[in-house]
Amino acid sequence: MTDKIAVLGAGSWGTVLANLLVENGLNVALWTHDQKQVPEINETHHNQHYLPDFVLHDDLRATSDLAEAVAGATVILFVVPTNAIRSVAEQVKPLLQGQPIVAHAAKGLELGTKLRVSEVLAAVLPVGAYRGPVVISGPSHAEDVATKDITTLTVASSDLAAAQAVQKLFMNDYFRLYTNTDVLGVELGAALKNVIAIGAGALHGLGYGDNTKAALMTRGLAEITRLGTHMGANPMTFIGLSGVGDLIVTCTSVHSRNWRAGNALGQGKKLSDVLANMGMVVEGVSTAKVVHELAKDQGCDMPISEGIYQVLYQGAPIKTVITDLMAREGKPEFDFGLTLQTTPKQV
Ligand SMILES: NC(=O)C1=CN([C@@H]2O[C@H](COP(=O)(O)OP(=O)(O)OC[C@H]3O[C@@H](n4cnc5c(N)ncnc54)[C@H](O)[C@@H]3O)[C@@H](O)[C@H]2O)C=CC1
Ligand SMILES: O=C(CO)COP(=O)(O)O
Repeated sequence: MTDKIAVLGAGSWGTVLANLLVENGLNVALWTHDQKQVPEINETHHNQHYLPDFVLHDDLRATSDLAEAVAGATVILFVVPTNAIRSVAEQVKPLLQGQPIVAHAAKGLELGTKLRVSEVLAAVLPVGAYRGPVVISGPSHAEDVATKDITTLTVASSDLAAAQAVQKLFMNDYFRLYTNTDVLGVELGAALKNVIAIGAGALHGLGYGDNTKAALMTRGLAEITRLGTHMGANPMTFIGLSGVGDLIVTCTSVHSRNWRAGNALGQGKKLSDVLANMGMVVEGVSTAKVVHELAKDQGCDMPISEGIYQVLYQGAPIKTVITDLMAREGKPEFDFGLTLQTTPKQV
């Protein structure tokens, strides 16, 4: 019998992932809390707000009935914004049957609790009622997956067999996933890169050149790795797809909502206007607040993320933040135990 996959969230990413699973021959139920989307997806095969002009597979079925979506599902994949995960998980909790794999593809940290998404799911869903959680992450804009651009991702879980089962469902000739067991590193890389991408967009909006953008990405990765390793993640994860891979795509792609928000701020627009006009989630904005608190709790220096927090929440001018960053005292490049200990060969 074909696996049934419930994809919860019919925004740009949930819709494209659900569509890909249908193309892979699976039985998929795409759940949306917005009833208007159901006839649009089922009858016109479009999701015009989130994926303008993309024609969906004829067999993709949406429903606004959560019980119907998860009934008999062997995998339940959460693809709603981070700060909606808890409320959707609360609704799923009484519906869990038959120990499905629970997976998510969200990239953020929960406001208030500072929890990662897998931690929120584990806090809400009863132990033993599901397998996982499994995390899907990596450089993957929905718009590019929709056009079958070759895409590689990380699928992470402490339950490797669950990660491998999810890997198998998604793999095809343009979509390739690699397993990882470092859930902490994968989720931190995914969430923290969104904050840096706002900075990358802001530099572009202000007219900075390629050297500056490379500096931001590289030093951004350094501070993501600093916090991640401090919290116990594997440093190698940050040079993988969910680390540097996703940082590159989010800091350079016009599809990135985080980059676009930063670009608009760099051009002098107001944050409230930018968010109102986006019509989709910009995860880096709330994550910047969580990172500000987390860095303080952990006693970890995150100067770029902190500067972006100051711009978003304290009204700091971007140029002043950049001037302050450049005026910091000189430092060694690596301060988090990654320096190669080998002695250079004498020639
Ligand atoms: N769009 C992309 O290319 C990618 C997005 N992601 C991540 O996937 C997650 C979802 O992103 P998108 O699909 O892009 O967001 P989106 O903004 O396009 O869509 C979000 C969807 O969640 C629904 N939603 C919002 N609040 C809800 C609630 N309280 N209850 C139920 N449904 C709710 C919305 O109605 C919408 O259908 C985010 O964490 C994002 O970082 C990850 C990889 C790629
Ligand atoms: O995570 C993403 C691509 O890998 C999506 O980034 P945005 O949320 O900035 O669009």
